[in-house]
Amino acid sequence: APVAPSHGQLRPLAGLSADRLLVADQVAAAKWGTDSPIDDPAREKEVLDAVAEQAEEAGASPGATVRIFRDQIEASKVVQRGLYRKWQADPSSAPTERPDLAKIRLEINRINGELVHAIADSATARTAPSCPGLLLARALATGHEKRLDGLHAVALTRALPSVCETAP
Ligand SMILES: C=C(O[C@@H]1C=C(C(=O)O)C=C[C@H]1O)C(=O)O
Repeated sequence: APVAPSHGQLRPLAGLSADRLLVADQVAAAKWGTDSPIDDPAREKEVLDAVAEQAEEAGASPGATVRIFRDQIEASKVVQRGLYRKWQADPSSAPTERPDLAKIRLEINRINGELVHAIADSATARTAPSCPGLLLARALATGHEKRLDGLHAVALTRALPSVCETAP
């Protein structure tokens, strides 16, 4: 039977997007005080190429998947820049340990793979006329469930604008 669009269908997508933003804290801590820039176009290309290929394998639209991931990447940088501002303003709040960026990227790769499947599995909700309302409800619920602070909640709104394929 056809699946009716519901905001529950967007739950994995929104939840994984939030998880990806929480990992951005570790990315920022890994780069803080090093020469590694917040913006890393080579790594972004690697991510976008990988998810386009994974989308094809999963029978999902590579175009839609890449659009969503461009926003996921921008949102990660919103978190990183926000944390840098906070750490610059109050150096005592800055991280004192530096995690290994290569290891964190493995965790991001894992989330990316799950996100590709969450995108593929949510096509009904994402193409429904009701998608914008469903997405707003889901984003708010995810913000509460994941206990996002203001910075991460704002970043979540930056991560999700390409989710709905409905004409605005
Ligand atoms: C998360 C990182 O920071 C930025 C965001 C990226 C992402 O969200 O995948 C990729 C490269 C960087 O521009 C990173 O460097 O790994």
